[in-house]
Amino acid sequence: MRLPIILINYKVYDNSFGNKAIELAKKIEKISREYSVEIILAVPATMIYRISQEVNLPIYAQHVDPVPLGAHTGAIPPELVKDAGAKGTLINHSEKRIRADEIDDILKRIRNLGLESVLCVDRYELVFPFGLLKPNAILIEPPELIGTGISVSKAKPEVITKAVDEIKKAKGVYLIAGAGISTGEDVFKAIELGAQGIGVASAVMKAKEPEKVVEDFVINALKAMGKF
Ligand SMILES: O=C(CO)COP(=O)(O)O
Repeated sequence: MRLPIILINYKVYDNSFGNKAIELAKKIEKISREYSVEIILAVPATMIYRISQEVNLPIYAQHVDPVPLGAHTGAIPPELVKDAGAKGTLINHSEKRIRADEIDDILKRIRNLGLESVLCVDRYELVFPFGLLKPNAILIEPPELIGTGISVSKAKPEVITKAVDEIKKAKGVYLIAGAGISTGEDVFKAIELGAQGIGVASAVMKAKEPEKVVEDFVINALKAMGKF
């Protein structure tokens, strides 16, 4: 992973699949090249193969099922997303929680497959204990702000600063902040508060011109890190 971490969660909007999803990925790839910034796309499982064939960006799954290979109809365990072309996966997103006791095992399995992991948490108290499980990064998102357009940076800056204090104790795990990030200023502030990147969905996926939003976010992330 390279800093700043910009993670765009496609979720399942009407442009998250099919050709629209690929067009969007290509526009984002252009920005990634232009600014030399890595942009992670967490895409629906059904799109991992197609998008990873079309663009040179780290493609993540949005979730993997913590079940072993075998008789589990409909399941998508990590081996399958790797085979489809994923470089990593989100785990435990607030819209797709897994049980706390399953997290350690699934993270080990993801790591053994050579995949990256971004583990989501909803509060700063979980950052240190989950950080000890050594995901590549923790994404902190207060669920009540997700999709609201009211950013964690502005509405709950203390969530970021406390999470930043906690992640330092875990050593070697990046901290990303998300929920409601809507403007370049939100991105700048999140990084200024100590996050090493941002996670975003609706501000990009629901925008008329998503590439403009992504470019603005990238510029502000670079500025906040003194790289622009
Ligand atoms: O859940 C999120 C990213 O994983 C954040 O969603 P929004 O950017 O829509 O608030």
